[in-house]
Amino acid sequence: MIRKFKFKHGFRQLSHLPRKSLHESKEIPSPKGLPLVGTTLSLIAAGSAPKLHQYIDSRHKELGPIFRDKIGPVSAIFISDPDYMRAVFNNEGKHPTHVLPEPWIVYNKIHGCTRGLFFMNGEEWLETRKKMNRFLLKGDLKWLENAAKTATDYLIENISNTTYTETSYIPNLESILYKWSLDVMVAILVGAKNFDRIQKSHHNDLEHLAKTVHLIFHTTSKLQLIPANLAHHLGLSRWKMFEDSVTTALNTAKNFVTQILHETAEEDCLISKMLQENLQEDLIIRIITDLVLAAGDTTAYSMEWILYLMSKHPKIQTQLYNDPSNTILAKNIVRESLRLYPVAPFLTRFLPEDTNIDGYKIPKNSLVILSIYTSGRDPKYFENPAEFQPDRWLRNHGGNFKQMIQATMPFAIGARSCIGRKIAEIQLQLALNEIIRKFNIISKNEGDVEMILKMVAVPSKPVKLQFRER
Ligand code: HEM
Repeated sequence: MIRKFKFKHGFRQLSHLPRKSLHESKEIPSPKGLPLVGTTLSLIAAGSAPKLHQYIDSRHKELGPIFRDKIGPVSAIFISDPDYMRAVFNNEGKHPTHVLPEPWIVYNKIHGCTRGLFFMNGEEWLETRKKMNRFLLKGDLKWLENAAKTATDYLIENISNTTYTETSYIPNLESILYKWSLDVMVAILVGAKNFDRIQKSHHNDLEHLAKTVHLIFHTTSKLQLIPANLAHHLGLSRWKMFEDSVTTALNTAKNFVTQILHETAEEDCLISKMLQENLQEDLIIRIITDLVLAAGDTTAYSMEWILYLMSKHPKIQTQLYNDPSNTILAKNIVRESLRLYPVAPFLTRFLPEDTNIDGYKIPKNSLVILSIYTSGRDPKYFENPAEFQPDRWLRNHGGNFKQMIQATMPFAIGARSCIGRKIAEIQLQLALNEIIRKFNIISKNEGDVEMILKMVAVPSKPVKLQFRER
């Protein structure tokens, strides 16, 4: 079967080619590496796993928008051309599959854990996903906005509680943002009207849950440099710490969700919607527990990057403060932050069939990694790509808007893209507006803060901010 796929310079062939034509495909470039370890040593020289995005970026600059690399035991095809990336999503099949973090696979296996959407596959995933799409991505989402607003009021209160000297900064920004991201999820689960009550009656559970979700992030990132299976078999303390943190977080989340499951009837909230759909209780608990975990790092760190960028751009703060009804500006600030600092800088797919992308043969089941850190900073699509310029996203600004969108995709696209996208966009824009309305954000970092990878894209050192009440 041969498919036509529209590329920016007209139609190029994208196909599941018959054997003969696959022979004629272009060779995918590859860096020179050693037989067993591939190019692992080059990655180590470039700064190891925390700098993987920069290492891959430099490979793209050397080898082009598609290359094959073997890093340790992992062999993958890396892609940074937006059209090629779209072609990958168009060929991901009915049940797209992605890479699951190894520590989680090992944990789920040892503990016989069945998990939520991110870990599901096949028909079970598709059926569940269709239902969740209806709740979280389609129709009138005003209820999500109301929930996010109620929870964000607590964030503002938390931020207000710090007083500063000339040189001091908010000491626990990351924890405050984790708590906020959990609060938003809880408000979505139980509804804006119920949130205050649940927040008070389950105060300790929620504080504990926010801390354990945050802890998982640290214990997972400690397993970044050693295969989790090996760490488990050797009984390393870093495995034990990871295992304990996950067990505590899963149990705390499950207990909490089980308790609130029937406290919220008749409300416009996620739990009621799921119960009305006759989803089994244990499935509801599985899905919600994983939503809470997935929301933690992603929105907390995205918000941290937004606040950092705002602190470095006081003029943009003033622009937003002077025109609070300018929803386009808030949207573009969030978009531009996610372009520069995508919390998930690599997207992954295993393609179910042999696929031909612009003459390159991608064999069935090979791991394809989309380098959105590189595409989002490609000068072909973004003038002065390292600069933070929210206005570049204005339709009349002169950029090729469609290509810019395709080069960014922080939430991925297609059937398996982020189910929390709307939630994230709503809460990030809302919190940005509310914070700027109330505070001046002042940077206390000397020099720039770099992005490093610790499972997700995080700041290389603490982001030091003062929030001065206006
Ligand atoms: C700025 C914030 C966020 C970013 C950048 C982000 C990014 C992503 C990306 C790139 C994927 C796709 C993974 C793939 O294609 O294989 C994904 C999947 C997912 N995200 Fe998010 N996410 C964010 C916030 C959230 C939130 C708030 C939630 C929960 C409400 C959430 C829940 C999920 C889940 C459950 C999946 C798996 C979906 C599936 O496999 O069907 N995410 N996210």
